[in-house]
Amino acid sequence: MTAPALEIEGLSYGYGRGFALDDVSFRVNQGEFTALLGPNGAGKTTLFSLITRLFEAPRGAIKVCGITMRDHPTKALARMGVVFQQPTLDLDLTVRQNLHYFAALHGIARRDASIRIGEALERLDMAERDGEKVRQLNGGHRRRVELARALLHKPDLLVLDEPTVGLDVPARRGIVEHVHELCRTQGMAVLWATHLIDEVHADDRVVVIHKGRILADGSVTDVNRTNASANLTQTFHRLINQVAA
Ligand SMILES: Nc1ncnc2c1ncn2[C@@H]1O[C@H](COP(=O)(O)OP(=O)(O)OP(=O)(O)O)[C@@H](O)[C@H]1O
Repeated sequence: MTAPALEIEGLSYGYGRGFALDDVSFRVNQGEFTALLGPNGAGKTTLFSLITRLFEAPRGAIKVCGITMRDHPTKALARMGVVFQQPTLDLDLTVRQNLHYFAALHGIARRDASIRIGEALERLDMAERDGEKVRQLNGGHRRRVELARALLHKPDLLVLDEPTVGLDVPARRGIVEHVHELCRTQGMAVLWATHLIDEVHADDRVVVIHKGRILADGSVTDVNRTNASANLTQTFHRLINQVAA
């Protein structure tokens, strides 16, 4: 049996008093788009910091494609592509230079990197912008470059922390649709953190997080049914209000 792309088991983390994450468990299956949906302060970025190993979790386990992060961090991270909430491109390098730099960090040979960069930019409709400095690009195009970069080493799992923050509606829609398509056409497993319900598609899996705890986990249809709701907006507000009450 193939291991899930991501398994989170019993993960807890605190910055001091109390828990930012409290006994969090869920999985992302291969080829599945999983939306991690939670309001501000729910714990999404903390979870991403643990998954990408910026922090180490004192309690719980993270496995990427069956590889335990604590025991084999380099191997586990190599299977993952990451788009952080804050952009991390070098503004004074061109699109292509940024991507070549990243490819070199991953040990991808220059000729192979050139091919992969060309393909990635083509897929994202960015091929004609490859010689432009990132500083000249708008927010939506910068995000596309970050997405292309996250895919260069052909990861099995793509994790994105609120990747549409600061984008206008068409740019946001473009990125949401593109990542869903990657999932559909290339079998990419995706973990997409957001507080925006309209970024979740009807056939996605959704994990609702609030105050560091998982409140719901399943297909959108199942989660709505369990909560006797007509749609995800209603489910989300019901779950959040129950905790607040
Ligand atoms: N560096 C830190 N020091 C202390 N507390 C923190 C720190 N970072 C986050 N927190 C707290 O941990 C909790 C979870 O925050 P986190 O940033 O993970 O949530 P989030 O879901 O990503 O929110 P947002 O959508 O606003 O980015 C919040 O209560 C937050 O105030």
